[in-house]
Amino acid sequence: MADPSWGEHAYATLLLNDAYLPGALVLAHSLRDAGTTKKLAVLVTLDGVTADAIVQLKTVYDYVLPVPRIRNDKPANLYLMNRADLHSAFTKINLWKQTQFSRIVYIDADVVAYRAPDELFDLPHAFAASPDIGWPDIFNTGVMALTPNNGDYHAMMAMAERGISFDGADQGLLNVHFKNNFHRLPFTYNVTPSAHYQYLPAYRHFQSSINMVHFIGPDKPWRAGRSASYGSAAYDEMVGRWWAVYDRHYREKEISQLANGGGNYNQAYESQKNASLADPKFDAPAGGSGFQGQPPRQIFPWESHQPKATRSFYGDEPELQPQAPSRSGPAAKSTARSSVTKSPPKSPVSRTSDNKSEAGTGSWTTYSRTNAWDEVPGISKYADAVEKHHRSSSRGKEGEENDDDEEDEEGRAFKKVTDFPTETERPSLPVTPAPVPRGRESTGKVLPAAEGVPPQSEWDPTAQLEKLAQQQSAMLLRKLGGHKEGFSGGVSQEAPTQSAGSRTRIAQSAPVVLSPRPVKGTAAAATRSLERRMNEEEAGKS
Ligand SMILES: O=c1ccn([C@@H]2O[C@H](COP(=O)(O)OP(=O)(O)O[C@H]3O[C@H](CO)[C@@H](O)[C@H](O)[C@H]3O)[C@@H](O)[C@H]2O)c(=O)[nH]1
Ligand SMILES: [Mn+2]
Repeated sequence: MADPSWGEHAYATLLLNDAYLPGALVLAHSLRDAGTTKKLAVLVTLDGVTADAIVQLKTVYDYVLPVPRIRNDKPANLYLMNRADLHSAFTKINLWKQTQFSRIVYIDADVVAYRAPDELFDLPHAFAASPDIGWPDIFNTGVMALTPNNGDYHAMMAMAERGISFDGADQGLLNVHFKNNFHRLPFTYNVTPSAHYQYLPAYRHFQSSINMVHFIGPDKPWRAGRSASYGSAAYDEMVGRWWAVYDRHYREKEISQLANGGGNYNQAYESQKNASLADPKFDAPAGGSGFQGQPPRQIFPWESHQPKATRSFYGDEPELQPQAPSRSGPAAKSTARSSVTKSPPKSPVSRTSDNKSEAGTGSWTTYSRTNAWDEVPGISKYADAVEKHHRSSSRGKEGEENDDDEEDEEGRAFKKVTDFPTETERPSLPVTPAPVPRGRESTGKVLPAAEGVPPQSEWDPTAQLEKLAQQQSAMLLRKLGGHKEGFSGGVSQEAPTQSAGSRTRIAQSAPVVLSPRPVKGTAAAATRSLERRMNEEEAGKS
C-alpha cells in the first residue's frame, strides 16, 4: 500500500467552516497535551473552510482530509431542535469512507479532552458511543469509536439521500442505522453539561473520571467569551477548562490573529448560523485579512461593554500584566500584522506526555468564580443577621445562635452541607390536597389514546418480554466474542428503512467491518478487561 496511513489509528474531527476552528484547535491540543500516541485527522469541506484555517489546522493535525459536503435536502426536522445550522452534519458519514485507517475515534469539534481516551481504539466493537443526555436510549454522535467500512458508508449515504433522520442531522440518522447495534460507552467519554436536577451531585461524584466534555447546543465556549457565566458551577468549570487549553496555546497570539481576520470566528459563526439553507457558501466567514495599520474592529459583542478582568489566566505574569490587555490596546496594534503569514508557533508543551498535571488540574482551577458575599464582609454579615433572626424566631429562643456555626480564620461563619435543620427548625411542608372524586362528570370519559401507541388490548406482554430477552442475548453473544454474527445480522434486521440492496452490501462487507484489532491478547480478553475498566470508572472511585 502506498498510503503510509494505511491501517493506522486516528482521532478524527470535522470542520465544515471557520466558525468551529477554535473548537477544532482546542480539541487537538487537549489530546496532544494529554499525551496521546495516536494520529490526529480533521475532515474539512473546502467550500466552507478557508486557506488560513487550513494553515492553522496543519500546525496541530497530522492529516487534513478534504471531504465532500453532504447536505440534508429535507431539513424540516432540524427545526425541531432549532438547529438549522446543522444542515450539513451528514458530512460525518464520510468517516466510514476513511478506510485508510483501521480504527477511528471521532470527536466533535466542540469537545475538550481531559485525558486522551486511547483505549477506545482497542475496543472490539465495530461501533461504540455514549448515551445522549436528551434521550438516553440513543447515543450522542459527538464521540464515536468506529471501524471505517464501505458497507456502513453506502447504507448511510442511501439514508442521507432520502433525508432519513429524526433530527434532520447525523445523530438522527446514525441512531436509526445502528439502532441496537452500538456498544454503549460510559457517559464519562462524552460528558455534556446540563442543569438537570441530578447533574451537580453526579458531576461532583464522577468528576475525577471525566474523559471528555462536549459543549452541545448552539452556545459554544468560544462564542460566549471567557468571562461568560452559565449560572451553573459545573458548566462554568467545564467552560473554564476549555478556555484554559485555549489560553495555554493561543492566549498571546489571540489578539493578532483576531485582528488580521484569520480568526473571525464569531462573524463566521453568525454568518453560517443565519445562513440560507440553500447556499453552502454562506458557511464561509465574511471577514478577510485586511487590517494594515487600522485599529482592529470590534469582533465580539461583549467587547463594547467589556468588564475589567479580575482573574488571572494561565501564562499571565501578575507582576508584568496585572490585567488582561484590552483588545484595542497597543499590544493589539503592535502585533496586528506579525502573524498573518506565520502559522502559530508550536507550543513548547505540545506533543509531550508528561505535562498532564499542568494541563489537567493546575491551570484551569485558576478560573475561580467567587461570590460577592464571600468577599464583602457587609453582605455576609447582613445575610448572617437575617438567617439568625429566622432561626431564633423559628426556635422561639434567643441567644444560642453561634453554637452550631464554625468560623474560618477570618471570622466568617460558614455552614457545612451536613448542617441539616432540626425537626423544630424545618418549615411545615405544603400538604397535597386529598383527592376528591369527580363523580358523574368523569364517568364514561376515556382518555384519547396517545398517537401511535397501540391499545392495551393489543399489547402482548409475553411477546414484549421475549423481544427484550432477545436483545439481551444478542448483546451477550456479541460480548462473548460472537460480535460478528451479532453485528451483521443485527444491522440488516434492525434497520427497517434500508433497501434490500443496502442490506446485501452490509452483509457482504461484514468481514471488513469485523476486523477490529485488539492489541493485546484475544478479543474476548480485551473486551472483558476494557469493560471491567469502564465499569469501574463508571461506578466512580467512591
Ligand atoms: O457550522 C458548523 C456546524 C457543525 N460543524 C461540525 O459538526 C459538529 C456537530 O455540530 P455541533 O454544533 O457540535 O452539534 P451539537 O450541538 O453537538 O449537537 C448534537 O447534534 C448534532 C446533529 O445531530 C450532532 O452532530 C452532535 O454530535 C450532537 O451532539 C461540530 O462539532 C463540528 O465538528 C462545523 O464544523 N460547523
Ligand atoms: Mn457537538
